Amino acid sequence: MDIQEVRSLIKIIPDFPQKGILFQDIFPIFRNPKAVETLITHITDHIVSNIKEKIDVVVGLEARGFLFGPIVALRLNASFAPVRKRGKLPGNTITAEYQKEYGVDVFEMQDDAIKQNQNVIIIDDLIATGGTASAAGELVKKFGGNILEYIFLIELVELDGCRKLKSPVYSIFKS
Ligand SMILES: O=P(O)(O)OC[C@H]1O[C@H](OP(=O)(O)OP(=O)(O)O)[C@H](O)[C@@H]1O
Ligand SMILES: Nc1ncnc2[nH]cnc12
Repeated sequence: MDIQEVRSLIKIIPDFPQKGILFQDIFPIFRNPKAVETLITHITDHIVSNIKEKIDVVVGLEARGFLFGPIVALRLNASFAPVRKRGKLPGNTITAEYQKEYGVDVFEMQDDAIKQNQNVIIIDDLIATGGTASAAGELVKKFGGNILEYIFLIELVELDGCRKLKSPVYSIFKS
């Protein structure tokens, strides 16, 4: 399977979770192991050929960033750190509030998830307005992490969310 066939599995659901939103459903990809293999290999090949530094930590954003972040981390021999919605992580956490395409939310990370000067990539399924990714970036920077790249499966180009991000972005599919 090639990466364009993976794209063809993404389903557009109108008016979810709110009227006016064209929701991009990536779960059909996960019904097909060959599609997951193609996607993960595409991401890791991109990283290995474009980023020269060793990646120390892959940060995945709740919830759909958890689907590929840990697999990519494993292939890179890096650690995985979750960014979660408020109240889900035990122990000491740091917090950032943000606005996204359809609402407001609060993100948290555990305060021992990233060490000063570690090389980090941030992974999520989709960038829309960029509020989510930008809040995750703020948290990583509070720890002194060095964000080498943001990686998204889908970028909603019209919403221009990448303008909020201060590190390079790689989006596999632009929509
Ligand atoms: O660029 P933005 O406008 O900020 O939106 C993008 C975010 O919205 C979705 O997550 P959602 O908050 O719906 O959470 P979920 O993955 O837990 O369903 C998506 O997975 C991104 O994380
Ligand atoms: N249109 C969309 N589809 C899927 N996830 C989203 N998160 C924000 N906007 C989205």
